[in-house]
Amino acid sequence: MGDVSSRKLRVAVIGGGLSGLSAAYELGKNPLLHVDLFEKSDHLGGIVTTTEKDGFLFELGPQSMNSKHDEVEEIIRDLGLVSNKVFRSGGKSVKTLIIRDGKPVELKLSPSGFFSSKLLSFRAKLFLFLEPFKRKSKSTDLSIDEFSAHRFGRETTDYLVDPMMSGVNGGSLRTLSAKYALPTAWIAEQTKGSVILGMLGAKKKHPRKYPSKLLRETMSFEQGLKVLPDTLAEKSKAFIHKKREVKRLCLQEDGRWDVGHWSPYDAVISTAPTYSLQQISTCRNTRLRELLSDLSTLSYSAISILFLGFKDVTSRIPLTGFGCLAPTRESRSFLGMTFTTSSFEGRTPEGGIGVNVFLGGGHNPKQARFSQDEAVAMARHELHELFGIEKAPQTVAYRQWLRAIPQYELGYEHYESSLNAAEEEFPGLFFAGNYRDGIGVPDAIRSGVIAAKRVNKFQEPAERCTKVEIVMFICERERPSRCLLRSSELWSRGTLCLGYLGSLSGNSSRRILLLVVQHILGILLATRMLPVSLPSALVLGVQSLSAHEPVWPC
Ligand SMILES: C=Cc1c2[nH]c(c1C)Cc1[nH]c(c(CCC(=O)O)c1C)Cc1[nH]c(c(C)c1CCC(=O)O)Cc1[nH]c(c(C)c1C=C)C2
Repeated sequence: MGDVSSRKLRVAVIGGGLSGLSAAYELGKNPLLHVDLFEKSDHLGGIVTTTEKDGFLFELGPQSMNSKHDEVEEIIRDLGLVSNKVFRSGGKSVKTLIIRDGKPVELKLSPSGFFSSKLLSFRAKLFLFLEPFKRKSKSTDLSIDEFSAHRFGRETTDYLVDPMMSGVNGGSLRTLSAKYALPTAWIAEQTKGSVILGMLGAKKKHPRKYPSKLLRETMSFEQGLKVLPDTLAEKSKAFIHKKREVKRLCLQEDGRWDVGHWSPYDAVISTAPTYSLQQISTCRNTRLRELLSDLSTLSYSAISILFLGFKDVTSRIPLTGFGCLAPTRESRSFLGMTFTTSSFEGRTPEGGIGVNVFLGGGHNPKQARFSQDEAVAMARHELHELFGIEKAPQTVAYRQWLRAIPQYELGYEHYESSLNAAEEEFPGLFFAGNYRDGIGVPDAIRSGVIAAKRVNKFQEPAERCTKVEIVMFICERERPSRCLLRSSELWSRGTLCLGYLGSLSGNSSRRILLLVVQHILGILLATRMLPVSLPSALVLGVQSLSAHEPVWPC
């Protein structure tokens, strides 16, 4: 490998969805890096599919987003998109219809609206008052079905939790993990002994992250969500290569990565969906093969989206509010519907109405395989039965996503461990995407930005290493293995490094004492790892201590 200090470090980003584009955009800001993004298709933005037809503007993928993460706000500001933002029409109303006994029943997400709603019986509401007195679960994980039935009762689980989860990840409550798919509720129960009390407390602290607030602040851009991937690509300093599939991920002896395009890379961020990792060759690296194959078994829900545009429509009840959800118990042939009347203004021709119908999900994956004609016939039947709509739609569009949303099911912990193991055992390899830390649009963006920041940090020591020649770095106590890997990797790059284990905590005298111990420890370690004699290592250690030499967290 050549002299790292004389050339830009090379980073490859695999996948041109929102995570990949956000990662590449963030990395592009670092002038010390050369960044290439590889997207196998001709389309950027992953499942973001804003469509314009007959005067309607609609989404056949994610419908909207919110600013629950600071990284998302920052990127929107950075891209100059603040004035382009649009918020859900319908003001503060977050009315949602849920089907019960064959009829749409209104649910309001405000506490008073919720208790006056006819969706749940008096008994079910009373059961909710008892939730704070329910014993805390001792299990390390539970299905949402078990967790919710225990805490809230069967009726609330079937008519509130089930449809709400369908409207977020389209999964089955029996297999989804409470710990990973409903982390806020799980943490509230584990820490406060009650989901309701814990969430009320947390809501005060972080009001931006709570469902009623999020729904109220649901946003998009004037020309739809596609503005985001388009602007990320346009303003990115990374080189974006469409129609270039990465078919290999091979770690070379010099610690760099061959991805099958141009010369090797110092770091790689994979944002490809996990199921596609099975097809990537690792060039006889059996451990990496094992980890990628393992990740590729993560399941995804199948969801199709049908758009029906009506020039004018007569409905039994006004099609206002967020939309309508179908609980599994009701055995309908769709998961949910959203209405353009209360999505974003200016997306429907005067007097018209657009309905997005979601099909499939954990309980009914076969519905996602309906042909367009089957889907239209089914949707017209449902619209007639539920809302009395007889007219035929003038505009129809349909998109199937047979692997739409990753499912954080029971056993997800195993995937989390595989992701961490791959990153720890293979320095320079990073993963980002909606299969990690959340499934929504804002989660995907944040995941990409975080991976980019980690790459920036990862590159730093290598850069300085060549200049200082002898590098000492102290690692956080929790990640000693990573520290050792880092030092051996730097050594393989031709740089003399001493690895240290230790902590930076404590007051200054304790810290100095700790540093002395760490130096002795480090010297012992280093002499075993590197061909440095004990006396010279000792001298280096003492020099480093007196100069308060670089302290680089891993
Ligand atoms: C009926 C099917 C679906 C609808 N939307 C989705 C499905 C599967 C997908 C989806 N919805 C939301 C997210 C983002 C989650 C995130 O963490 O950002 C995803 C991937 C948002 C959402 N949708 C509803 C709720 C309560 C939320 C959570 C609030 C938020 O995070 O913004 C309700 C809802 N979704 C759909 C309908 C018809 C509906 C209610 C009427 C469609």
